[in-house]
Amino acid sequence: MSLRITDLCIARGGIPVLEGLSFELAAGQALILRGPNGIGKTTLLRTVAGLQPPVSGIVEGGEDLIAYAGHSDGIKPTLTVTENLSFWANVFGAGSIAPALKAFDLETLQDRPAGALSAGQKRRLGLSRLLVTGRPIWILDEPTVSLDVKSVAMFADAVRAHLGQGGSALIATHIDLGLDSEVLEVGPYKAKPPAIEDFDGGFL
Ligand SMILES: Nc1ncnc2c1ncn2[C@@H]1O[C@H](COP(=O)(O)OP(=O)(O)OP(=O)(O)O)[C@@H](O)[C@H]1O
Repeated sequence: MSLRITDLCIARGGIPVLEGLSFELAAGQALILRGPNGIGKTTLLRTVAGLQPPVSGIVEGGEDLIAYAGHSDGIKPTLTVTENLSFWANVFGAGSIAPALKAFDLETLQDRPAGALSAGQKRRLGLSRLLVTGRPIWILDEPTVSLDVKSVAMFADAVRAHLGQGGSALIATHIDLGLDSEVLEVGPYKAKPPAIEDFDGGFL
């Protein structure tokens, strides 16, 4: 199981943001994406996860294997923590939610409606969902937003365990997670501005 990206060009709002990207993500490997705000990390992750098409290039190996955690937690506020996780466990055909509750220290909060959690607790719930997907490739966009130091360590442990079981992770983050991972700086892949004669075409 490996994800292969070849000569990828990606766009947001019809304007190319990154181009010429090629990399591979193998089983057991974490790859950290770095680059300044607005360079295109979210756009890259969305494209690799199949949420938007590339302008050109190839994304191979991710079909039905990817679990994506973006900026929005996507939790259901009127359902309890347990009900949220059980819902997703049913969607993905997973078994017990107990390991996910334990890994993200949610056991004492399990009967609380998710809408009544703090921002960091909501984020922990959103991330715990990764464990009930059973999917091997995690694509994570700024996963540590709102997390305190202890929760960041908890998250890093969950990623380490996932890698140890042969999973992989592609993570956009500005912080050091302490993982044994490679780093891909995306800045050098910034797309050249469209030629002036193509400018109007970008809006059509
Ligand atoms: N819906 C949109 N329509 C048009 N342009 C957009 C849209 N969303 C984002 N952009 C632009 O696309 C570019 C890439 O944005 P993206 O969110 O991928 O960057 P990023 O590297 O993830 O940034 P950050 O580190 O701030 O999260 C930015 O210049 C941004 O302003």
